[in-house]
Amino acid sequence: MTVILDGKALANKMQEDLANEVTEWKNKGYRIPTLVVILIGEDSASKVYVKNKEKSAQKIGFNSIVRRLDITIKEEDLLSIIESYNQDDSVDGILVQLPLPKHIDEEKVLLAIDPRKDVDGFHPLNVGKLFVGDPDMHPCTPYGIITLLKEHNIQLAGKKVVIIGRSNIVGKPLIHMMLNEDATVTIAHSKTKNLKNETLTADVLVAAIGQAEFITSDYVKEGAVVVDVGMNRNSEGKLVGDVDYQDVLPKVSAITPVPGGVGPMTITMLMEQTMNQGRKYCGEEKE
Ligand SMILES: NC(=O)C1=CN([C@@H]2O[C@H](COP(=O)(O)OP(=O)(O)OC[C@H]3O[C@@H](n4cnc5c(N)ncnc54)[C@H](OP(=O)(O)O)[C@@H]3O)[C@@H](O)[C@H]2O)C=CC1
Ligand SMILES: Nc1nc(=O)c2c([nH]1)NC[C@@H]1CN(c3ccc(C(=O)N[C@@H](CCC(=O)O)C(=O)O)cc3)C=[N+]21
Repeated sequence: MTVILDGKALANKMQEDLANEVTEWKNKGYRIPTLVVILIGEDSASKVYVKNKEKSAQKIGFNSIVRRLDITIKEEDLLSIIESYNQDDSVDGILVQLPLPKHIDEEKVLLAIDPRKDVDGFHPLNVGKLFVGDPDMHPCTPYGIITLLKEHNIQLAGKKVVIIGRSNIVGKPLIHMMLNEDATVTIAHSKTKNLKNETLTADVLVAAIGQAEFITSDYVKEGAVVVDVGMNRNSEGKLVGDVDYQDVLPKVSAITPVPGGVGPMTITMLMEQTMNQGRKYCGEEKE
């Protein structure tokens, strides 16, 4: 029987635990963690993600600040806004929603965020720490994937993991997290020759491609675990993943649905990492 890796259920459970911890802090008179999300422009997909993040932050009881900036904002003005949040001791986490408008240099922006407040795990220092196997902040989507697989006792040590997609926010950091779990990792992308040859060897197949229902059952080994990171709209405007869920379902041992799989876990890991910062700093004024 196929196991549905229900990210929504685990996300709800983890967020409830966080909410209880925040309630305890409130009772103790501690400062409450604050997450700042910076959203530039009017991209509708980005707005949906930001809205979901805000909803979760409010449910948990965090202070949630969404700073909406005009798409024409100058790079230097964005950098100085980030710096003001770096300096603000009441701010625990800062996230700048990606992608950025073309006139803004992403690398400069990610470098500007105080690495201790980089709850998205994208600052080069945090990327480097993950690379050498000593992670501090994790990129949330791959972290959510690993957390969901562990919750379901899916073994990674010694397993063959194939990741399709080499973005800085999903595919590349996931290589290192899978290596840290002792998996054998292959990463495929648009220049990979004969993609099926690779995917058919996967015990765990991760699709982070950005193409609606691209992965059909002929890409998948019998009994594999399939993780679908994709967030696409199909021709009817419905949210679908990179995997053709119905086609693949009978063949796999476990699979993440879209929606309700990786997405809610991404948001939960962001909350968890914000809480971690709070665990370091929120109680200190009372001591
Ligand atoms: N659920 C969640 O929390 C999140 C979901 N997403 C979703 O995940 C998907 C991927 O996003 P993201 O990681 O940002 O990736 P990008 O959109 O930045 O890149 C897509 C990757 O897929 C590869 N690719 C594209 N077409 C093919 C193909 N035909 N065969 C093999 N590889 C291909 C590209 O290769 P190349 O490098 O050669 O161009 C690239 O590496 C999107 O649908 C996005 O919306 C993203 C982040 C979080
Ligand atoms: N700095 C930065 N950090 C990110 O983590 C980041 C980003 N930029 N840019 C965009 C991508 C995409 N992403 C998603 C997060 C949650 C859902 C999510 O909540 N999905 C829900 C459903 C959404 C719905 O139905 O509205 C689900 O899959 O069930 C989706 C996508 C984070 N990203």
